[in-house]
Amino acid sequence: MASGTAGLGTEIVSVINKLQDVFTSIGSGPGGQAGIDLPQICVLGSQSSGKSSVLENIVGRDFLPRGTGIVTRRPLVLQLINRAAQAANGVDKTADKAANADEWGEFLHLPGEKFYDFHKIRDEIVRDTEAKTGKNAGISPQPINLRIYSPNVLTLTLVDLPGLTKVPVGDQPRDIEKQIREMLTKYISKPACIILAVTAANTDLANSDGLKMAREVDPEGTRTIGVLTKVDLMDKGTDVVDILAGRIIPLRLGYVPVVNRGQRDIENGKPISSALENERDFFENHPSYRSKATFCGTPFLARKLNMILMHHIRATLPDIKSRISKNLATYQSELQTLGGGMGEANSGNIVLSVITEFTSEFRTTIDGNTNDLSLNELSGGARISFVFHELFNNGVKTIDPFDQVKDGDIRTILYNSSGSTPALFVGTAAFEVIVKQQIKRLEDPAIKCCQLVYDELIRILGQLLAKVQAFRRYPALRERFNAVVVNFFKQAMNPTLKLVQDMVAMQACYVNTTHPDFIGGHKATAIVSDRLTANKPPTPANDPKNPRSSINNNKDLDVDAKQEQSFFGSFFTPKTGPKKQGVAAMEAPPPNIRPQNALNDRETMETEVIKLLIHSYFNIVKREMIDMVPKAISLTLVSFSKENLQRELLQELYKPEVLDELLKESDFVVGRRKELQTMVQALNKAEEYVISSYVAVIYNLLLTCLSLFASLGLWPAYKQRLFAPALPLSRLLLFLAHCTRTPPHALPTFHSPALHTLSHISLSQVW
Ligand SMILES: Nc1nc2c(ncn2[C@@H]2O[C@H](COP(=O)(O)OP(=O)(O)OP(=O)(O)O)[C@@H](O)[C@H]2O)c(=O)[nH]1
Repeated sequence: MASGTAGLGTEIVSVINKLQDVFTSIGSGPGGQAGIDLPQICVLGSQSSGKSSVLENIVGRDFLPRGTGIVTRRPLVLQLINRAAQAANGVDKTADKAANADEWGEFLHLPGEKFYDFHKIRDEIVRDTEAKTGKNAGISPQPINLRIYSPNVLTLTLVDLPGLTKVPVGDQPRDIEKQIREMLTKYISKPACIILAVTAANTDLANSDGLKMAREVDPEGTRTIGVLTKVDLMDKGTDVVDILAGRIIPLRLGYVPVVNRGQRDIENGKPISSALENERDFFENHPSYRSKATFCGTPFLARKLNMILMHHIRATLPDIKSRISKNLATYQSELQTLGGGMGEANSGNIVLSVITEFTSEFRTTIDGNTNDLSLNELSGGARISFVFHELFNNGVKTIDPFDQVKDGDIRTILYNSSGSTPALFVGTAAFEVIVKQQIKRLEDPAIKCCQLVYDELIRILGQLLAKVQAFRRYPALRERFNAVVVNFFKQAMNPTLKLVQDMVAMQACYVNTTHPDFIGGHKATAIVSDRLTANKPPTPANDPKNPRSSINNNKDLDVDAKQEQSFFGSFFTPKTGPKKQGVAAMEAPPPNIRPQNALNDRETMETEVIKLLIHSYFNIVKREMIDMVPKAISLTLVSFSKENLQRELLQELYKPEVLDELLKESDFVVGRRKELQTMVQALNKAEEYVISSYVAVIYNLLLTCLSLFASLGLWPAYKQRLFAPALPLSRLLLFLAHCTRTPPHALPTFHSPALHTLSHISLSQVW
């Protein structure tokens, strides 16, 4: 069986077997943590369609559990390895003996244990299935890996999957059908999977569960092979030739009809070897199949599968190699962050370098020349700038003094501030009282601004704790860093708050009416009187053009006295009814004297002037605060942190007595590192296997060419022997390709026409 080409195929398939073992050993099922899907043939079909019988016939031994209900409850990854026996040609195929020195099985979960007795293999499958799934006929996706070494098998990897079932039996879970479907879909939906869809020939092909499911994931039928079992049970006069010719449901890889042992044969202990002979006789003597008997039966199926798998592997190997290299790089870099496998640096140096890295990252984030500039959001220093120039700026600008201070209030303050001597001119005291009150309102946004900047610093801290790799490894160091930095920011907040509060207090404490931008009393009065004049029809009394209006003489005063409202005009409401005369009419003022009426002209004038003064002065203060508060916060919080954080961290963390405690690794890190180490080791090994398979392909090809030349007389046969050095040469070439990380697609792939015809045999030509 191990001819030149089969030998080549063996090499190729065996690399997948090795990869499969490597990946299974690190606990990866299909698409597992190594993330590499390997080419494999998955057996799919409904219950009792004959899947186990097909597999046993391919292996040539009874080794699979039999029984009722779902027998296959976990995927069985079956690696058949063709191993040229010492007496391979003389193997007694008729003797299905328990022990045979050339054939044995090995389970991945029992390393080193060889099972020569195939019944014991069956027992172990049952035992391990029950161990993982219990006895209640539940299923589990965790595969059992079994290797069978034999001179009678072709190197092949097959995955036996639970049969598709419809109705739960016994104490099977109610959703068993769904569970099985999900598990099967996981396997067969991978493009690297070749589907062996088993259908009993004595059932309707259109209703075949296996084929239906295969079509769902492979609608073109490019990676599905049909196997028709129980051809012997078909009614007389009927056959499967139409199916085989692809006239019912066409599959690019075609169908193979087989005949397995019937239930009675199994019960009678009929050896597989004689079942295979029966199968051959059946096809050779059946009127429909005899002319094409070489394309029927288990041995043809096994050869076809071997060729298809080999072809498939060859096509996917470059991709597998690139994925292995990619994943290797990813895991290696993660491992690096967790300290890799090498010896440890001095603990003091580690803490020192983390402090340096952290503080330099902190400075960079604040200063804004970080490398990972985000395109769609502000970060670091830019966010602080946003707080200053958008949030704080707008917060201050929207404070309107007159949303709190109404005209009536100003009037009250005006009266109150002039005390018992009624003011002759507009009262500056009232202006100061009100403007100081309003300035105090700026404290809120200033404090809020400090808090927002503090929040931004905490946010940067969070980002850095996630970014600096060492923190993943040393959670205690991370915690301490967090605590020290948060505390540092909190400490820095005290003088910052004090400073901005003082700034507000400074503004409120001294009103600088000589500020060059301040409107001043005279100008304010002029503006207001202009405004009022413009709004009122001119009367002789307040017509500025009428000289009388600006001259106070006795007459005028008399006239005014007659029309006069009280000085506290709008506070004092004269009682209706006849005016009481003289002293007798005086009563004690009421306990609360509140304004009653609308403002009179004079009050309006004064209120407007005060308002204008407040407006002008408050704007000056607002502008100054908008300018100064960010500077203050920068001084005592942001810049201060940038400059002093490193010193603080060194002081708090770089102490010999705490270093060991800080550098304690978490269980997760220890576990993950172990996991990564195994993964990297496995992927390294996998890469080696792939490389060596390339070497083998090249070497075999060279030898084949030489044999060809020798047979054509173009190359003396003795020189072929001299060609032995070509092996190291080709190995060297591949080693160089490996070292220089030649892209896998640049490595040669070979297409042998012979393999091609065998695997993609044209159905119409045969049938
Ligand atoms: N006559 C005959 N019987 C067959 C053939 N193939 C399978 N059988 C019988 O069909 C029954 C089911 O075969 P299995 O190989 O156990 O089927 P399976 O698909 O593995 O079944 P589950 O693992 O339970 O899903 C057994 O009794 C076999 O003997 C065949 O080609 N001819």
